[in-house]
Formats: sequence, structure tokens, C-alpha cells
Amino acid sequence: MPNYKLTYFDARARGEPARMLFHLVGQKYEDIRYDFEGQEWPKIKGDRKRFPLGQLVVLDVDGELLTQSRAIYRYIARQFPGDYYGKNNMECARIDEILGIVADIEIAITPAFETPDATKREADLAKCRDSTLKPSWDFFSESLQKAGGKYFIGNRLTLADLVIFNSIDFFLDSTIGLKTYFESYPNLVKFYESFKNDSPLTQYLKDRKFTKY
Ligand SMILES: N[C@@H](CCC(=O)N[C@@H](CS)C(=O)NCC(=O)O)C(=O)O
Repeated sequence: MPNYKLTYFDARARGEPARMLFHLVGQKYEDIRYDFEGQEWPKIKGDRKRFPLGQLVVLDVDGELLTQSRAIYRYIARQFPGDYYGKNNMECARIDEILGIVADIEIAITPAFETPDATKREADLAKCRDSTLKPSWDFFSESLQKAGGKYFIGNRLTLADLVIFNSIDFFLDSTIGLKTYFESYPNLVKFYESFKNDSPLTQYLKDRKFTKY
């Protein structure tokens, strides 16, 4: 069995679905975390032998480094039993579709997180909500309804549920106030609550280290 080391910041964000997957499949891994705002990361990020793109997430599999959060999720989900990356080509494609939407949301929300200017943040947030979050959450809501209301793909827990939960969780816990807007999607709220309180990850979610994002 390979030795796995997952490196990310001390945050959920793009690193957390990989941690959730390792937990789900029962695989031990080293959970290495840097302080995003600390002194160390800027000094070491240029070391291309450890951080091939100068960014995180990085997964080290017996010394072979894998970058790009989605590649890492797919790798873990394919590597272990459980069909978390789908049972057939169409399920995989549907999961990819959701991974792509969540990636687009992350890119669209970044300016609002990065600006220290409160007025600009509100404007960036409103733009992101209308141009990206609304069509994405509409799509998720309709997809969930079509799929029976509990899981997004194949009537069982998959990588799609993990990344959607993690994305919603990020917005609900973040300082950017989207809770009320999210509540206008009752079936997504139900999915979120059920994933949190009644899923194979419930205990993990209770025990995991609290981080702001
Ligand atoms: N497409 C990449 C994006 C990676 C990325 O933007 N990582 C951010 C954290 S979420 C990062 O490393 N930021 C610190 C830096 O660029 O110095 C992925 O999905 O892994």
C-alpha cells in the first residue's frame, strides 16, 4: 500500500474533499497543513521539487507528486473501492460536470475574498452570486430533485456529493453572508443537513479540526 501525504493549507476549501475521501475509504494519510497567512509558505512555495506549481493542493504518493485538486480527488476515488467516481462513463461525466461547476464557483468568488475593501467586496459578491452562484445552485437544485433528493448521482454517495457539500459549507461558514440566499433552495438545505447529520461522514465532520474556511 503506498504512503500518502496530502499537503494543503490549514483550511477546508480545495483540500477538504481529498481528506473526506481518505476518511471514507479508510486510508491513513499524512495531513500536512501550512498557515495561509503565515511566514513559511511564501518562503517555500518556490521549491518546485516539493510544490511543482507553487500552489496547493499537493498529494505525494510514495514520492510521486500530484497537483490540481480535481485530479487528486479523482485519483483517490478511483484508487479505492466504493465507486465514488461513478460506476459508468455517464456517472463519471456527471461527476466531472459538478467538479467543473464547483471549480468555476471557486474562481468567481476569489475576488470577493481577496479584497480588503468592504464596498468592493459587496459588489464582487453580488456579481458572483448573480452570474455564477445562481445558475450553479439552480442547476444543483434541479439535478438533486431529478435524482430523488438525497444524492446527486446514482442514488448513492459519490464524489459529487462531497464537493457540493464542501462548496456549500464554505459559503455558509465564510464571512461573506450567503446563508439567507442559500435558504431559498430548500432541497439543497435538506441535502446539506442530511450530509452533515446522517451520512458516513457525520462523525468525521464532528471530529475534524475547525478552520475558518
Ligand atoms: N487549480 C488549482 C488551484 C490551486 C490554488 O489556487 N491553490 C491556492 C489555494 S486554494 C494556493 O495555493 N494559493 C497560495 C499561493 O498561490 O501562494 C487546484 O485546483 O488545485
